Amino acid sequence: MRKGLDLELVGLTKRYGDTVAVHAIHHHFKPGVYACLLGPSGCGKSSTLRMIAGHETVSDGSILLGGADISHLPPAKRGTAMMFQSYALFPHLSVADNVAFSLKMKGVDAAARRTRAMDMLALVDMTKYAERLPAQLSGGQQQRVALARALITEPQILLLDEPLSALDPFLRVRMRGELKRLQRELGITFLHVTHGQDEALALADEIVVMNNAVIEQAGAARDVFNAPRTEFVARFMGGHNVIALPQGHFALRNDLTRLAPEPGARLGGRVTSVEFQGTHVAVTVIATGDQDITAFVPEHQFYADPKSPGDGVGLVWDDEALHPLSA
Ligand SMILES: Nc1ncnc2c1ncn2[C@@H]1O[C@H](COP(=O)(O)OP(=O)(O)OP(=O)(O)O)[C@@H](O)[C@H]1O
Repeated sequence: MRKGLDLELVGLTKRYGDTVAVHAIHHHFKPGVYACLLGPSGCGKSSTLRMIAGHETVSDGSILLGGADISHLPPAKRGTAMMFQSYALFPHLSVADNVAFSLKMKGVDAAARRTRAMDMLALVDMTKYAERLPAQLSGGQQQRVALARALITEPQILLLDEPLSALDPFLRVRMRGELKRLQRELGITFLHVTHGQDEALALADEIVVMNNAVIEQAGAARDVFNAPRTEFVARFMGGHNVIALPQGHFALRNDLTRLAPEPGARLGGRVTSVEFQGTHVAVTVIATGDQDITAFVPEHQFYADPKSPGDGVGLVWDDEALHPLSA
């Protein structure tokens, strides 16, 4: 596969009548990155993806691929391919014919498209299902076919809209490993829309968090998780407390929040709930200023000194664990 084009969104905007779904976003995706567009329902993720794919018109701004403006090209001429949530396979065509379909449209001869389709099916480990119809496949298998069908066009950018949402939790974890492997092997850019934080953290080199039609924060998965810049990102990524202190609002990871005796603690409070979560126990405390703060206590530590709802406790943390929030 070819590889290596930058994708740039420049003031990209989508309006549907009075609704602004995407508001003048700017972003530069480096070639060969696995990026996740993450955000709550309605924040504009799918509209962004569909504009890049060419399935939705651009209201304002532009999309550059390798410096060339592709904003107004038809989908098949952009160097992008989209894998849809519903897979959208043709029910009356065999797996191999589904995969070969776009080559047929381009006028590639039957033998050549069969060879390419079989290459793609080998890539997604579906060779032995080539002659089946989509209805004779499991959800995970249909998803592999949809992937093969998108990849046969040799896109620079593969766009995936909630690609794992139709799968059961077990298969979802397996398929996300497959997606990551494929992306690494092909070396092309994957742009994956999800509203699952876990999915984004597991897959993405880069996470772009959207909220209310704008990009709220973008960066390496680890940086976005460890240093959320806004209260929204801290709460949406999960795993954090948002703490109000006299100096301002801060994000503090649950696993870096510790219980301590009340005298000398940074905040005092009362335990409101205790949840065993396997490797740790989540202890929620209603603390000074009426704020709910959750500490993840390693399970062996918790059971050495167990707490119950109603117990008075102190909360402590190291200064470097606090990340100031701008909003
Ligand atoms: N075809 C349309 N016509 C009118 N409004 C639309 C259309 N498509 C999306 N919208 C609106 O634009 C906003 C962004 O929608 P979009 O589908 O991009 O969000 P999303 O983040 O992908 O959400 P979800 O996770 O629920 O798919 C929403 O307010 C939505 O109602």
